[in-house]
Amino acid sequence: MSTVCVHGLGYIGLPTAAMLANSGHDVRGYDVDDELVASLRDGDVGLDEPGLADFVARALDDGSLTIVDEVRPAEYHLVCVPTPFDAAERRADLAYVRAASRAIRPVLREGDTVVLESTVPPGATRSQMRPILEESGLSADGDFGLAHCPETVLPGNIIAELRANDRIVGGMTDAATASSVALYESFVDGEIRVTDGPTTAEFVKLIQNTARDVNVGLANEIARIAHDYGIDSREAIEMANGHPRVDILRPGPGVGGHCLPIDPWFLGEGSDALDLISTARRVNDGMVGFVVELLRELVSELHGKRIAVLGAAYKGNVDDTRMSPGLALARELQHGPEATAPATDGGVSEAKNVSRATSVAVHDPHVADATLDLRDLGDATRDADAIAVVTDHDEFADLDPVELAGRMAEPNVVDATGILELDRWRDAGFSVRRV
Ligand SMILES: NC(=O)c1ccc[n+]([C@@H]2O[C@H](COP(=O)([O-])OP(=O)(O)OC[C@H]3O[C@@H](n4cnc5c(N)ncnc54)[C@H](O)[C@@H]3O)[C@@H](O)[C@H]2O)c1
Ligand SMILES: CC(=O)N[C@@H]1[C@@H](OP(=O)(O)OP(=O)(O)OC[C@H]2O[C@@H](n3ccc(=O)[nH]c3=O)[C@H](O)[C@@H]2O)O[C@H](CO)[C@@H](O)[C@@H]1O
Repeated sequence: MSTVCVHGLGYIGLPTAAMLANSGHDVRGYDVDDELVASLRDGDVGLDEPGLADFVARALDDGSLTIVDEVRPAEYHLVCVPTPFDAAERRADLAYVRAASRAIRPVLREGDTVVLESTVPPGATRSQMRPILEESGLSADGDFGLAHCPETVLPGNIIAELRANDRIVGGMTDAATASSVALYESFVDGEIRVTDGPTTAEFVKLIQNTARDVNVGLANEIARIAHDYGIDSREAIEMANGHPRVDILRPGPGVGGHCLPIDPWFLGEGSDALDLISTARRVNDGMVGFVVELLRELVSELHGKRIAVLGAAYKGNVDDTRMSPGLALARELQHGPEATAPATDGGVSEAKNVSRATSVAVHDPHVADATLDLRDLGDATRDADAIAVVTDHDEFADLDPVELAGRMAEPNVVDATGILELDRWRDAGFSVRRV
């Protein structure tokens, strides 16, 4: 059993803290967000992640997880703070990582281990954390351990993947690697793989997400080519995937979330060799424009029309709206293509006072964010000229097209996710398009 201080209690830090606590460790969870701290103390987890609320409640109830107001000394410090993309500078914003390092510095003791879990450009653990931590007078060459162990869990399946996924651990020294491995061994069923240092571990994480982004980009480009031939891309992809060495992913409205759209750019911070990777980024960001094209095919002129966008979360059955294709679509419909690039969140409510060519209402049953001006389903679809389904939430598969047709001005639907049974929608009188 070890003492562990987890820095940052968001999508990654909170489940990790609860996992460590439920695995026998004495865990302190620290976050700079006072509101979050207060709601966690009230037992409100606030995240729409299956099983998380009970998992956290168990750890808080038995006292193995304590939410603390200040960073406490601990044998392990796990840093799970945000690492957003600074779109203006086109670089990772590592200010949160540096702030967490400054907070650890005064409590750091000989023999402690600091592990960065946040996703960072190659070299960041060494260049950003080390110098700040060493201002303590201790050295990362032996006095304390410093390592990178990237998080790889899939939102929607975080608790299972925390246990099941392989982990990559890269320490500044063999001792740092060994002490980090000892901590992860206490709850990880997957393999723990050791690299020659933190930079390789950082690189491995980034190429995992880049590979997925590029592969989604291929599926998206295939969808656009198929459309030009009048072919249903999803049927074609399913056929193609019958081959033993072909595994094309699903096309969609673009790639969202806090990871896939930004990690390829982190990979390019220290290299000029990105080519296919940046093209795939452009293809994926361009899918919102393709959804607009499909809407235009249905309603001919978007000017003066009312569009219901179903889905503000970046993917199905989660509540995270970071880099969401649905919000990008709403912005593009209201403000034109320049509003979507680069994909930064801002919501649709900011557009309220702008005179709009197209009226847009966004609905999402998983998202409760007062800044986004979200509507309930009835409100969003009333008198609408078209629906665009851009998130594959389970609820959307069960939509009743007959009821919707009765409420809308015109029964038109674009399914950008492949979640709708289109025959049911056609039978209800809808004109349909699908990505
Ligand atoms: N969300 C994912 O699916 C996922 C998966 C793998 C890796 N990651 C990476 O993990 C990191 C965290 O992502 P997230 O989704 O959990 O972010 P998040 O925004 O949900 O949570 C981060 C938390 O850190 C807190 N914080 C900010 N500065 C702090 C500081 N100095 N000290 C303590 N707390 C601080 C914030 O208040 C917030 O609650 C990022 O680098 C991300 O790329 C995320
Ligand atoms: C390598 C990998 O698997 N990494 C995962 C990823 O998690 P994620 O939730 O961001 O990943 P996805 O589920 O792939 O979704 C991303 C976007 O791509 C769209 N998409 C997806 C598949 C498809 O066939 N067609 C699509 O269009 C989807 O709708 C959504 O917008 O990054 C996390 C943080 O680093 C990792 O921890 C986690 O392991």
